[in-house]
Amino acid sequence: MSRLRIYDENRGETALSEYLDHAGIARELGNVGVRFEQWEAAHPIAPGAAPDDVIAAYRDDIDRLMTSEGYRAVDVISLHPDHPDRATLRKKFLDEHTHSEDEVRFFVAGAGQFTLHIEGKVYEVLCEAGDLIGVPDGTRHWFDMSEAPYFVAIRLFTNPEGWVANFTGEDIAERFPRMTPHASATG
Ligand SMILES: CSCCC(=O)/C(O)=C/O
Ligand SMILES: [Fe+2]
Ligand code: NI
Repeated sequence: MSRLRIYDENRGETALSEYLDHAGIARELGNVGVRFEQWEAAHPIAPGAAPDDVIAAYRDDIDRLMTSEGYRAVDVISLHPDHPDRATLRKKFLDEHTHSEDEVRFFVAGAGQFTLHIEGKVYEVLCEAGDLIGVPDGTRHWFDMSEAPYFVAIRLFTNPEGWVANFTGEDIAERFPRMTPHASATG
């Protein structure tokens, strides 16, 4: 189930509010300029599946986004809890950073947690299969896949070079909850 928790930026121990319905999540995120949509994750894909297979399965959705919204590159992160580099891959996204382009991610399996730092608040967004999130360029954020990653996300970029992050050097991410493993990753 997708979930949004909103915190004061100085109080990572207690959420101010929580939303479990897609309409509520989309409304609250929309109020701060973040895109959150439900797409159909119509093609069964197992976390750990080869990126080329994911791209082939979701070719129509990818083409639609690239053509109508001008993205120029696509890649896939597809991880299973047994991945040998899971700790290194997790660490890559755990600290607060920004990008000079919108961060658009379509989750087609499993789950991952984005945390966004906007105007004195912290928005913790648990994204599940079917969720498309669009974080505007320049937004401070971090991402956690838990110690047992179990997800497939399609990433779209306007920069043909793909993923480039600018780390803020702040330690705020350490004061907010990390992701707990998805039920399917441990079961
Ligand atoms: C869910 S895709 C992997 C994370 C990523 O690309 C990013 O920039 C996180 O902030
Ligand atoms: Fe990011
Ligand atoms: Ni769920």
